[in-house]
Amino acid sequence: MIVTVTLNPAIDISYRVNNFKINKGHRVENGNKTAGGKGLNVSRVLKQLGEHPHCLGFLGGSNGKWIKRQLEIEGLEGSFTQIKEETRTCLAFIDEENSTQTELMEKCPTVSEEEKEEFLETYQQQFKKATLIIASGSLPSWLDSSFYKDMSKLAKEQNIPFILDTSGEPLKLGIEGNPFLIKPNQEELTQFAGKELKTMEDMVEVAIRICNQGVQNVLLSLGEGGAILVRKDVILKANIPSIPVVNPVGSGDSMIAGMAYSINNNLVLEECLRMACACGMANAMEEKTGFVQSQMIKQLLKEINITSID
Ligand SMILES: Nc1ncnc2c1ncn2[C@@H]1O[C@H](COP(=O)(O)OP(=O)(O)OP(=O)(O)O)[C@@H](O)[C@H]1O
Ligand SMILES: O=P(O)(O)OC[C@@]1(O)O[C@H](CO)[C@@H](O)[C@@H]1O
Repeated sequence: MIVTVTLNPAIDISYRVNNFKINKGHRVENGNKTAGGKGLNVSRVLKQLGEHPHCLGFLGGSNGKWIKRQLEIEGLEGSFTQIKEETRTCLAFIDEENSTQTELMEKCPTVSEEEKEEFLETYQQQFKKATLIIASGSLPSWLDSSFYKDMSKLAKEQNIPFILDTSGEPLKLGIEGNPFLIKPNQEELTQFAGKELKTMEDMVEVAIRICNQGVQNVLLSLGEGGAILVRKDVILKANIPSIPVVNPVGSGDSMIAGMAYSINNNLVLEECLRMACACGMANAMEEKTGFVQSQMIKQLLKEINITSID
């Protein structure tokens, strides 16, 4: 069973706003509302791929209730830790005409010491059944930046592969927990490196450094530029065709779902990368966040070219 962790879920509302302008009012169609936060997007796509993930995380207030109900409707199971504060809302404005995507992400609710302990207990209860653990997204305030590092170490002690998709300090420290895989995008890798990464060689060099620190796989996602998978023994590059993009929010999460699905089903590395890219792309072609269609994935798999880099 794949376990997903969303420490900071969100109600995601995306609006289509052509010619989005600062300091101007916009009349829009009703927003598209989903139970979001990175780990819940991953879970939704895993379900669409035929997996039955178990979702963990913190939920609170009426937003938390709405998310819980929505997950039930979608047939997703979970063991959430109830918190006193309200789960956040995140807004995305998709401007197709200018190909821009503007996001407003509310800050995290506070989590008390007892709520944190309760979560850690629930987390460790999953170890009996978990074949793979995925932790995605930002951390709620008051949780130590080393929280993912500690979670990764706990999973490693049980020989359960741990996938981490986060940024900033939690990523930096998370790497010290030796996760099985991390998935930075270019911006996150640059932030980690603390310097501009101009070429693919620059990015690969940083990814190799991370592997030497004890991370088994670095999956570097490059949006329309495809992706690079770096391991100690091999570097693979996924070259992808151009696609009609509708809403790319959640493409990174869909990519993680594709990768986790492939690992859980013992696909060879090249196919894991192909599937990861196909899922990211399929999501970008849909209106909904964290949504893929299997027919589209089948088609895209044929169009992705994987090459090895020396
Ligand atoms: N515009 C695009 N065209 C083609 N493929 C895309 C596009 N955007 C995303 N993808 C696919 O999805 C994958 C992940 O996208 P991206 O690198 O944007 O992740 P991300 O920055 O983590 O995304 P997000 O934070 O929105 O979930 C890419 O490697 C690619 O396969
Ligand atoms: O604040 P975080 O946790 O880093 O990211 C949250 C978020 O922007 O990421 C997802 C898209 O990847 C959205 O569902 C959500 O709103």
